[in-house]
Amino acid sequence: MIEVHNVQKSFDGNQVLRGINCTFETGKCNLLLGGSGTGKSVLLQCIVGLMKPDIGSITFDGTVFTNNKVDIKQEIRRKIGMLFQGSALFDSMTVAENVEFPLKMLMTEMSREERLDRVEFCLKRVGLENAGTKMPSEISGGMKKRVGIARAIAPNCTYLFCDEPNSGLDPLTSIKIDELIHEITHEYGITTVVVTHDMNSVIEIGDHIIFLYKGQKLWDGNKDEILNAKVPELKEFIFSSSLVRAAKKVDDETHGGLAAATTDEAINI
Ligand SMILES: Nc1ncnc2c1ncn2[C@@H]1O[C@H](COP(=O)(O)OP(=O)(O)OP(=O)(O)O)[C@@H](O)[C@H]1O
Repeated sequence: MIEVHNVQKSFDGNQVLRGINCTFETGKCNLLLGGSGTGKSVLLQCIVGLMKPDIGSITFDGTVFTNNKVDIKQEIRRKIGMLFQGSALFDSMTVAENVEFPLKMLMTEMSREERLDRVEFCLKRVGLENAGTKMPSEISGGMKKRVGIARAIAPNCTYLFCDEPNSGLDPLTSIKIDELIHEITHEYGITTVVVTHDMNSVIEIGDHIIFLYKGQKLWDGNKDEILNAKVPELKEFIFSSSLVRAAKKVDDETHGGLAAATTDEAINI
């Protein structure tokens, strides 16, 4: 579990995070939801240590991260996997080399053979067993996200952070990437934090949702509770969002047709 205590952050007098208190639960897809500029990315960066909060603290499974000793922070960082917006693959490396990279950096005790086995396992897990020799420029946006996920989980991460995993993807590919993140979270019991403003992701994978508005947490709950939430800002956010996937879900449950039609296409994403 990751615990965020009273995190505050300002830039030149502009208070972006106004005392955030929240928890990200183990074995769940925790969504940081909110409109543009509400502070989701800043909070994510504070949690993973890319940015320092002005006030407040972050705790990973009981160990305080903020202002702790360098070696303790490094130990926590080793357990963090990141899927960056835009995937952030190394263009000069093959897909397999990209996935091997964090193993070389973080798991120096591994032999080359063990590394290659792990790369093969991770690529297979994300459905890219035949793509290892390809260059990033040769694969689609959805495949890049899959490589990014394989790279994030390669060192056996305990915490997985995904910054807008659906950005730049079409709706069907977005569904498949969401499903993959959800499956991996539950399969390995990791603590996943997904930054999103996509209500479709909420309906699909929102085990635990934290709604941010103007740097404050206004609501948290799960995907079954969110549609009945009484917070006006959240209601406005929901109803101004596209509910394509909610409609799909209703269609699946009532007719069973649309899901069947899309599943076969997934393999090419
Ligand atoms: N390094 C920085 N320096 C100054 N201001 C910043 C910095 N990073 C973020 N901000 C400001 O903080 C506010 C929140 O930004 P943030 O990126 O966290 O929003 P967000 O909720 O992730 O939005 P989006 O969904 O559009 O990415 C914005 O007003 C942004 O301009």
